[in-house]
Amino acid sequence: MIEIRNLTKMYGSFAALQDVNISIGKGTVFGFVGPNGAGKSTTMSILATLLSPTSGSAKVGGYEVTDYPQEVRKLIGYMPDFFGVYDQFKTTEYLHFYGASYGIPRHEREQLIPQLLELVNLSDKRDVYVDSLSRGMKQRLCLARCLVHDPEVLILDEPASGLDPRARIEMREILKELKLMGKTIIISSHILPELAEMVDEIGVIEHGRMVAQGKVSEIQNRLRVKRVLHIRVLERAEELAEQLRDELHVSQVLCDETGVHVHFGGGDIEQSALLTNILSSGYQVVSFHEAQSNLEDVFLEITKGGGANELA
Ligand SMILES: Nc1ncnc2c1ncn2[C@@H]1O[C@H](COP(=O)(O)OP(=O)(O)OP(=O)(O)O)[C@@H](O)[C@H]1O
Repeated sequence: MIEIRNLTKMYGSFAALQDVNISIGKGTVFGFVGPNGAGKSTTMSILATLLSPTSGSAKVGGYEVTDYPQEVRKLIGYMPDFFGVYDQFKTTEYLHFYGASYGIPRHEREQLIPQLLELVNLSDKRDVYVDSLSRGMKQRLCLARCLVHDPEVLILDEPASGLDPRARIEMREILKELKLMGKTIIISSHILPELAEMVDEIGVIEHGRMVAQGKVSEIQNRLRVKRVLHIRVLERAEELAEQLRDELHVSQVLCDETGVHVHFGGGDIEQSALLTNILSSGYQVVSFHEAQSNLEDVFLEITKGGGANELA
């Protein structure tokens, strides 16, 4: 549904994007992550037909964005990372305005708008001025606006930015519903652990270049070279920690009141052998498990900084 090939965007000699390749299948929720200034908004603005690339190709639904902007605009709902000021509008009027811009007849809008407000949990705010809404409510209204023409693809630039934890959870629930509706979604965020729960794939961008891309589980597995094992024993935890320091593949051992934490460089076979050794040494093991690395760990592992965008 989204196909980006060798996309480059230059600002003078500064490359905001360098040879970016991304492929997103229909119905996929793609988390687009990267530090500030990495190039997420630039990529999304190009997909939304608002910015021209310097070179390369970006297609939505098979349409090249630069050649068929009108076709692309019908297919996409774009939520920018800023919210315009519409202080003269009430929420319902605001959605009528956007619906009318898409050519949706009034009688259809009359039916559609209450449904949209319901979806984004703003039914009770239908008659209030947009200006009086909280930030979280404005973000949700902005999302409703993206949906007026029932687009197949949603391009959401940091939809949860600046929201408090509760508002973020609400936003995440709405996005889950949109995923169930079969929308193809590209969503950028800094709030990585929250993305992990709802995205199928992630792409990590840094200094205008893609540094990792794939299914969340694949990327996590790829980076699991340094797995952390948590071991809890009935007694003699300190002694176990001491013994483990001499084991093969063990790089670091910490012992605290929750148990023994082992940084382990081996694979599944070595991990199984380690457990056998512990048991045969007479320790009464209560639990032995591998800590799941979350998306935050993955992100920090991949984006270790460095590398400038300046081209000669
Ligand atoms: N109009 C412009 N002129 C010059 N440089 C620009 C322009 N727009 C963006 N840039 C630069 O391009 C780079 C990518 O910016 P972009 O907004 O795409 O990053 P981002 O990943 O969305 O960051 P953030 O998470 O902070 O929103 C940044 O270094 C930015 O300063």
